[in-house]
Amino acid sequence: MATKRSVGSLKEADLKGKRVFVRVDLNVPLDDNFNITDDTRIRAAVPTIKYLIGYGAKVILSSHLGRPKGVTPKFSLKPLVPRLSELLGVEVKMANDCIGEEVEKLVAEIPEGGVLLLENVRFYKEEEKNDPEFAKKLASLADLYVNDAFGTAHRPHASTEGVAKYLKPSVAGFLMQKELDYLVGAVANPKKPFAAIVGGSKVSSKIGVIESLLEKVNLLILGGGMIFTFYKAQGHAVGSSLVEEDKLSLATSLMEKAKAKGVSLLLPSDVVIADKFAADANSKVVPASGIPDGWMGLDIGPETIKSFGEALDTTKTVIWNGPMGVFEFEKFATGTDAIAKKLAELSGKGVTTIIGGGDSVAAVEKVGLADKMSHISTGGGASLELLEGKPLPGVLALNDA
Ligand SMILES: Nc1ncnc2c1ncn2[C@@H]1O[C@H](COP(=O)(O)OP(=O)(O)O)[C@@H](O)[C@H]1O
Ligand SMILES: O=C(OP(=O)(O)O)[C@H](O)COP(=O)(O)O
Repeated sequence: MATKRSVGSLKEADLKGKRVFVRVDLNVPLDDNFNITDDTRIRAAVPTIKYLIGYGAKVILSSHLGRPKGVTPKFSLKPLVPRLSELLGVEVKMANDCIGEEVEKLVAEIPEGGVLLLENVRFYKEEEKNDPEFAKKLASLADLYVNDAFGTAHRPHASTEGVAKYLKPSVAGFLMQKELDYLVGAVANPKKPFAAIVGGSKVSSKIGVIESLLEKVNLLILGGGMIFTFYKAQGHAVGSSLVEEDKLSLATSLMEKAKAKGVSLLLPSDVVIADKFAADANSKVVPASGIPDGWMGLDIGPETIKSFGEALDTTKTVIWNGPMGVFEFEKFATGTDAIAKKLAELSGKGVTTIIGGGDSVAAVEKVGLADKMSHISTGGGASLELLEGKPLPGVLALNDA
């Protein structure tokens, strides 16, 4: 594994009265009324924050939410404050920004054991550009840096990577360390047959991962929004389904590579299509090769659920990232629910089952099966990149132990 497993530890840092910049991944799903639909990532961030509070640190929390382009109120972190306060047992203060004079004033007012949540760091385009000046501004707020945002560790951004250059020590939080300990161990020497299930909607960032996965897995199952780029590459009509036009030739070469390597690459044979992207859309099941104009694929079909289940029955390790369909709409949750149930069943038979990603974990939580899985990871893309053997920039930037 190229990524570091052991990084400077939080326990070694001298904390009392210190301002600690803690990057967490609080990118949780919210419904239209800004209710948190799955708080896994908030709960996962709690042990590190509580530890810092307990040692009298002044905690500055930083996170992104979604993928805003500039300041976008619907991506504010404000709706998270009540749940965060409740879980931490302290009243979390919220800043309206993540840098600047107002924030500096609020930081100066944090008491020992107090917590200030900064506003969405992606409201600044400099965050994703890893702009050094922006990273310096973030760093100037604190004395030391803790990165506990495993879910964002594959992004070389200012708050996940750049800031570590200007704050020493910079160490991993407990969640980061726990994820690395489990995932590096589980995927370095997986019990075989080893399967990966990849779905969801982040096609462009995950389709590239597939190439490396073909080197590692015996079985690769594709679902979710990922599949239509492959269908289109095969010459099928995909209606108005999610497609990445510039990835068509990559999809073709991935299918050829799977064949050449003897990796079984499974695409759904049938899909549930909808006449609009809505919970109350009209829907029907069609063969994957027959999506009519004006319709979009929003779930895998019943024949596919059966064949995917049979293929998974042969495995010893399964890693799953990305829902099989738009599970937020009950009508299109069947495929995702079925895969969750299948993995829970396999866990019971001794198969190692790893679920990664904000929405994938939310989907498994929704059907009450999270505690049946071997490992619930707060990172989807991050766990896949770790599996590829890629170094995670957010981990590499930290001080050595
Ligand atoms: N066929 C599809 N078309 C459009 N979106 C889809 C489709 N299938 C799944 N999705 C969406 O993918 C999203 C999750 O994708 P992603 O962020 O990649 O997963 P994760 O957060 O688990 O890493 C969900 O919001 C789900 O509605
Ligand atoms: O939700 C996340 O990743 P995931 O969907 O791969 O689990 C992380 O918060 C990273 O978000 P990003 O993919 O917008 O950089």
